[in-house]
Amino acid sequence: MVHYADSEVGRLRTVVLHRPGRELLRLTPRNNGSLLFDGIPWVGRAQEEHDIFAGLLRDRGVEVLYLADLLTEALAVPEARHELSAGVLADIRLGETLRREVGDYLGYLDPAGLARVLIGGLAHEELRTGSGLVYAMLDPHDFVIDPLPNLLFTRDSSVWIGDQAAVTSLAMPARRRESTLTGAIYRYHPRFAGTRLLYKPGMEHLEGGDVLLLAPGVIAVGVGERTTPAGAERLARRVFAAGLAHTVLAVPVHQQRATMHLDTVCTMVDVDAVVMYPNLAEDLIAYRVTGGGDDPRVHGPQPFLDAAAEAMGIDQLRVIDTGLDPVTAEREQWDDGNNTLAVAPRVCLAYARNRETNAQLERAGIEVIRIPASELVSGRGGPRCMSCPVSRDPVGAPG
Ligand SMILES: NC(=[NH2+])NCCC[C@H](N)C(=O)O
Repeated sequence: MVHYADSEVGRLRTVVLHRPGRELLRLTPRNNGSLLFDGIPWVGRAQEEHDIFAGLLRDRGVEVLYLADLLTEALAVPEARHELSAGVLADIRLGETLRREVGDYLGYLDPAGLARVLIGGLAHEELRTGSGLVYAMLDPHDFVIDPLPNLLFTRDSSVWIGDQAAVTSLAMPARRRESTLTGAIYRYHPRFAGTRLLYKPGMEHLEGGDVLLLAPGVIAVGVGERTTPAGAERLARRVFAAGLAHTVLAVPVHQQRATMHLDTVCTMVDVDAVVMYPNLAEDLIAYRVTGGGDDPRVHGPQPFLDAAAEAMGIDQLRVIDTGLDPVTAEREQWDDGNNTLAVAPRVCLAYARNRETNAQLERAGIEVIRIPASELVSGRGGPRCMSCPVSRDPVGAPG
């Protein structure tokens, strides 16, 4: 099975999604902030919205793989099971007695049950019985294994570049464990046998939402709240060494929630066009990093749009603005209007609620496939964040 991606817009063949489940039922007004949600979603409705998203992708001929299924299948391999169980048991909050008891609990679960707990977490009360000081003193609603509500955003925990998978190194504590699951899938699931891994958790912080495959050989990497300069540098070294790119553009983005990843302000909708937040577009800069020799060479900074066009070998990167006026643009940027997922050049999925941005895209000749997102939006991620393309047709060099 060939998995490959060298752009954001080549015809999408296969994508990994995660249908939201009981991990979202764990969100309360007390923990939603640290679990990176801006509200408490109505879970049944979020699932309906997500099913529509998956259905529209299938209508366009895209194969949809669900992360929970891949994980369950990978957990049939004893090493995968051992590794992921040991990972959660290493939590120093457990203490020795509870660690042993949680270990016994996990040991009785079949692969589907174990996948359910690794994703949805485990509350003290669900253990039913236990002993020791930690068990006695924990609140029944405390988590013995934390849930992963942000697994919904499959974009961030791994990204395919060429025929290799970069399993990322997530910055936020609430998300760190996600990449242990994606890493295990790529290493143990038979479908991915032989996949070379370009990046690993534990390396410098890097999240998939910051990685944009502008054109074959040209990668933009946002640097801000999640990806560090060192993460961008490490990725550059790895892609140069693997011969997967010749240029990496490191793009500073504000270290704040509204712009947590580069894909919250800019995504590609054609081989030479992006939808972009105008309040920022002119100010965005890039450091151009190129390969060759031992240490990558660093040039600039220069305006991002110029650096991108130059590296891509085109006259100009066309920009389609979010919204019409600064206030609409700010609202629609917050609601992930910029966060589109292209299924082919000039065809993208977008949240229906961002009406002005979608109208702008259509005026520019982009077909917009709208999905409802009254509930999905509360996690602050759009169609791009909610998808990990593992297979796209190669695009010819643009221009
Ligand atoms: N690629 C993205 N923009 N992902 C959005 C992730 C949203 C998630 N709640 C977080 O804060 O991490």
